[in-house]
Amino acid sequence: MEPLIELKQLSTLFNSAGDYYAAVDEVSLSIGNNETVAIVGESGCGKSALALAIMGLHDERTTRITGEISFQGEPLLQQSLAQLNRLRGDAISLVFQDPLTALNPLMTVGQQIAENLQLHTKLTGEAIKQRVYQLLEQVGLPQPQRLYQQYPHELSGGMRQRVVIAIAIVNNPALIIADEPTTALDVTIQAQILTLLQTIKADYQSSVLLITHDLGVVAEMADRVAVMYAGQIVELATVDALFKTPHHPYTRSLFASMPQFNTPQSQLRVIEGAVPSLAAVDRQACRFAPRIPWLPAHAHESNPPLREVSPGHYVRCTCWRTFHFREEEGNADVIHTAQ
Ligand SMILES: Nc1ncnc2c1ncn2[C@@H]1O[C@H](COP(=O)(O)OP(=O)(O)OP(=O)(O)O)[C@@H](O)[C@H]1O
Repeated sequence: MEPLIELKQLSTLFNSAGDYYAAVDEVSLSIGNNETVAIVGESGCGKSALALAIMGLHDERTTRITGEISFQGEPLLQQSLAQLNRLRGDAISLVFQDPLTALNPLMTVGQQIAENLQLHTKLTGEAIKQRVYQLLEQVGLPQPQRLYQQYPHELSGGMRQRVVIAIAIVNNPALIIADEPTTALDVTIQAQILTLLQTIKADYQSSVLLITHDLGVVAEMADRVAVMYAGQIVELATVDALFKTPHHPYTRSLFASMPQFNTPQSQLRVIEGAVPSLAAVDRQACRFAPRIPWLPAHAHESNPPLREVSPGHYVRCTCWRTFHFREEEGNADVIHTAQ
């Protein structure tokens, strides 16, 4: 079946001191109908730059997008601004991390949802108001008539994110891009918003591109996961395969650095170093190599491709085959080797 959206060799290049560098580097990824694909990775690895490229929201004066995006069979990158504006907030909608910046502080909640309904539906007058009430109820907000008149600053963070979701679903979006939708919220509210996103996805049969650095959120929500590092996908798999047999050293390090109830703090492993500056990265080398210096150089490939190592499970670079944590050095039993 044709995917809902397909990215082919998509790059986002930012201008730095007169030169362009790829913050997203030839990413290929598809999302099927009614599928949730998560993109995980540390801060600065290019997750948001990827989402903004899909939405056509980068500043053309400083950013170049190359590659292809096909959405419902239509090329997205060739669309005019008017066509893109029709798609945004309609067939594709975006839920950002911080609802306070996503909402207009000078307009009431009702006005903001109504504005999107005017833009993207044929509803008018009282029908718009009724639909706003319906949407507010659908996202779990009580007393919609009262809420219609309220301003964003009068609501809690969780309520504001529900309003953002109500705006995102005005016209049955085929794709919802949720960029760290719960990061700004406290833990109990996070769980409620994730449940709401699951319900919305089921009700509207939407697909979701979920951007997060939280593997707990991935486990809860995703069907497939793309792990991004320094602008590239380093591992792509179903959520089950990724959680059962993570391969790439970066993915394994992410898991090992995740606090769990039953793991004493002393057993947590930090990922040493930091995501390299994307302007200065060695594009021919394995980009994770500098963070696992105890692996010999020959463990890595040059120009490592993303290779299918079992059906639907893709990994970049050969280093995953001999990777072991530094603490496991010399202990052959715990070294992770390929089947
Ligand atoms: N408008 C811009 N101009 C220049 N560089 C940018 C711009 N936006 C992002 N970058 C750079 O691109 C790289 C990727 O940033 P991006 O925001 O996509 O990362 P991210 O993985 O989403 O991180 P976070 O989780 O912190 O949002 C970073 O090095 C960032 O500094």
